[in-house]
Amino acid sequence: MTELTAKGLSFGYAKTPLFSDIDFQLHSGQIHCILGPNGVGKSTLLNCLAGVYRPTSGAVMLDDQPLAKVTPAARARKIAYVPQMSSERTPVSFSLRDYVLLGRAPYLGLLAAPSQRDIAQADKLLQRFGLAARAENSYSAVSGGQQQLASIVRALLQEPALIIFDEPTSALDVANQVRVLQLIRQLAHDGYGIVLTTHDPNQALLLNDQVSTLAQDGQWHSGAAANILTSENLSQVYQLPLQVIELPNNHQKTCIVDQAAFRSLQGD
Ligand SMILES: Nc1ncnc2c1ncn2[C@@H]1O[C@H](COP(=O)(O)OP(=O)(O)OP(=O)(O)O)[C@@H](O)[C@H]1O
Repeated sequence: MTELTAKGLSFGYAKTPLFSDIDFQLHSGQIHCILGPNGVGKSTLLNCLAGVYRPTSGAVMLDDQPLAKVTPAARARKIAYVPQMSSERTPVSFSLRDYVLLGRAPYLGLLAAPSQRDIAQADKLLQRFGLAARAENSYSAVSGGQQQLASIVRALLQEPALIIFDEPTSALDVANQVRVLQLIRQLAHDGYGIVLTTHDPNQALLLNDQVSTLAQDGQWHSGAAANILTSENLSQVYQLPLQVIELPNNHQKTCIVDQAAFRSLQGD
């Protein structure tokens, strides 16, 4: 069992704090979704949880060790971080296969090359994500969605205990979004701990595990999906009339924009 915890976490790029006094918990087998409006600090928080940024105050612990004291290589064997996709195309000369094999770096010596087993595992995962035909293509020459799937393959090849995903479905069509959500469910079932940010409350409703919301006023609410994904809390977080309703046929919950309120927002 691996555990990532944060207590009293605060961070600010300048003097004004972006968020303050956040408590967070993730353990093996758990899925933790973080929701909140654009620019509220979700990616920044993930960077603190991944050990990329040092919090202004508070501490992040990986099991019983302060994360800041864990070496980058040891950290990479425990935590994989899949950052947000950038819309800019950075030219990369690697093939897609070589790109995903970077996930093996924490296990290789300085000048060592990936083993045949690593390459076979990479090809198996590329196949699983429908990328096998692109394995030899340059990473820069595949679509944004394919790059996003490749970054997930790279994280899996890292064989971590915990995976931090920043908007893992942002560039994906609806079928691939669902595939990634299913994969996240499967990974949690296999024992990985997963934290992800998403802009879609319905993804958090589907995953139905732990949820946190960060609002513009800095309010942080954390708990089981059913307690956090309420009409009241989501409307407050997004400053928009949202309703969480239960579908009559299968009791599945879904989040909708209240239509009457939507019309009144338009001034009809
Ligand atoms: N390196 C940086 N230096 C200064 N300010 C930054 C930096 N990175 C982000 N910010 C600012 O911090 C705030 C939070 O950014 P962050 O990317 O964490 O938000 P977010 O909730 O992930 O947003 P989104 O949902 O739009 O991705 C924003 O106002 C952003 O402009």
